[in-house]
Amino acid sequence: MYRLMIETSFASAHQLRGYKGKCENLHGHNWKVQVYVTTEKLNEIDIAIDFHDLKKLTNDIISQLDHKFLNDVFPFTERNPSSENIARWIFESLKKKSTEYNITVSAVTVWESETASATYYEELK
Ligand SMILES: Nc1nc2c(c(=O)[nH]1)N=C([C@H](O)[C@H](O)COP(=O)(O)OP(=O)(O)OP(=O)(O)O)CN2
Ligand SMILES: [Zn+2]
Repeated sequence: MYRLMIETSFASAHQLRGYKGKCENLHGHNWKVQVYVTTEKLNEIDIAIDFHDLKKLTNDIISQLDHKFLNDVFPFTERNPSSENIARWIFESLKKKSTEYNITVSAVTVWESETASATYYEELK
């Protein structure tokens, strides 16, 4: 198996509804996003997916979050814009957008600071 990773970032504001502490207040992060994909087979030029294509797919998704107040962006109007939920939303969006490629989205990690991250992945059946 091959596993590839690309990294990108976005900046946005959020507030965690119901959080008992300062994170309930409006504040911002420079979020770092790492996307992991796997494949068993390489294509005719021996790559799984062009890193440029994977970055573009990811950036098209996170452009919906960049420089936004996340609590106003669906589905974070209904679910808290925690690192966990942001990672899951990017994972699920990327899974839908990458069907034409011979890859499996295996995990998305979202860093909200240098020392704190959340990863969403699905167990393989
Ligand atoms: N499991 C999660 N815990 C927390 C999340 C989250 O998304 N998932 N989010 C937050 C807040 O977004 C908050 O902004 C985090 O800020 P804070 O804890 O203050 O971060 P610091 O870097 O300032 O924390 P230090 O502990 O001082 O490093 C909170 N928790
Ligand atoms: Zn925060």
